[in-house]
Amino acid sequence: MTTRDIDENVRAELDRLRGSIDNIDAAVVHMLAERFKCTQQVGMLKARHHLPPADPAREARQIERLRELAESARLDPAFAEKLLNFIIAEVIRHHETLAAHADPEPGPGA
Ligand SMILES: O=C(O)C(=O)C[C@]1(C(=O)O)C=C[C@@H](O)C=C1
Repeated sequence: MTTRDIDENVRAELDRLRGSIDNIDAAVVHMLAERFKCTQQVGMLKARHHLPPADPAREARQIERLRELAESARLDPAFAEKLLNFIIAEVIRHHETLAAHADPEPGPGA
């Protein structure tokens, strides 16, 4: 095997792995987009009914669950927790914006 052959094999392996990484990154973007579509609706519901943007008890349950999932998937639970906190902080920011622009007097059944 020549040096040129090795380089081609390494290049092919790198390209194959990067193809999978690109697919995974695309899936992450699509999943996050779906999650934000749901949280947008939660934010509108909370704003309409004057519920607080953040729910620390719910967050504690989510973090506990995600840490367990991460452990069984051999992902660093601290990383999983940081990622969830990062996403939730953005969601709460969106909720606060929605609450600031919410109709102050929603009609019956709103
Ligand atoms: O479940 C809610 O109440 C939400 O507003 C969604 C969400 C989340 O992104 O998962 C965001 C903020 C809350 O503190 C808890 C959870």
